[in-house]
Amino acid sequence: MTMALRPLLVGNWKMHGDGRNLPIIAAIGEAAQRHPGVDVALCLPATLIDRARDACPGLTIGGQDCHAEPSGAHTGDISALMLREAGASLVLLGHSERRRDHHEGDALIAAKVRAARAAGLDVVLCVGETAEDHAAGRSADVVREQLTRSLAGANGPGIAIAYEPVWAIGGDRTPEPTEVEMMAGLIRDTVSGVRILYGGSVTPDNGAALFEQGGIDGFLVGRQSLDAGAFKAILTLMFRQH
Ligand SMILES: O=C(CO)COP(=O)(O)O
Repeated sequence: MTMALRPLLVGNWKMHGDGRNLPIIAAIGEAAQRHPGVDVALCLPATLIDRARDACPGLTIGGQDCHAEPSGAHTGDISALMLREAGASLVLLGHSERRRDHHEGDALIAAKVRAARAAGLDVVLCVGETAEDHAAGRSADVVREQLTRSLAGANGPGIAIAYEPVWAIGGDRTPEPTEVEMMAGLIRDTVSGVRILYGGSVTPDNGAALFEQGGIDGFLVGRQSLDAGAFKAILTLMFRQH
């Protein structure tokens, strides 16, 4: 039997946003308060975390990466403890843009997951196949391997898994809801007690079918999380269906 988990909506601002965007964060925080049945989080640039926390005490604030060590000679990096101290309570790890831009592999991501959990942060671990793997029918194998290697046994309510097919990020293509449902089933069979999100070109228009038929607990949203109206519309459709 599958236990119903609370829906979770996470926005990922990537390398966007500055102090002028605090009103967007505040509007999302207010919407989150009006929808108490859904957990809402925003993963912000590190420079905005403490101001966002002060402006919206009810909103979960996350970082977008952390180092595997608690401190040290690592110029330009940020530790899980630093994120926590700034006001984050969760962190995205293993995003495909980190894997691509910073050559992060599963072993490093597993070390980051351990560091984040040790610092008391919840983790949203991102997994997903490339266009090439998708075309070759290797999606399930790739995702299973990423999960096993980058989680290294971590599971339970402090972990969420975001299935983000690389080919669906930043464009306008998404998998069919049935394809998402299949991957969600695979993730559920591989890791126990975690919430499963779908990410990649989620909009208010395609969100309803993905949420209703995708077998998921929520979304990881990029571009549409920078638009308070669009993000609220996604939140509303999750609330209605819950
Ligand atoms: O990478 C993503 C979220 O982490 C998805 O980004 P988009 O929603 O902009 O496609």
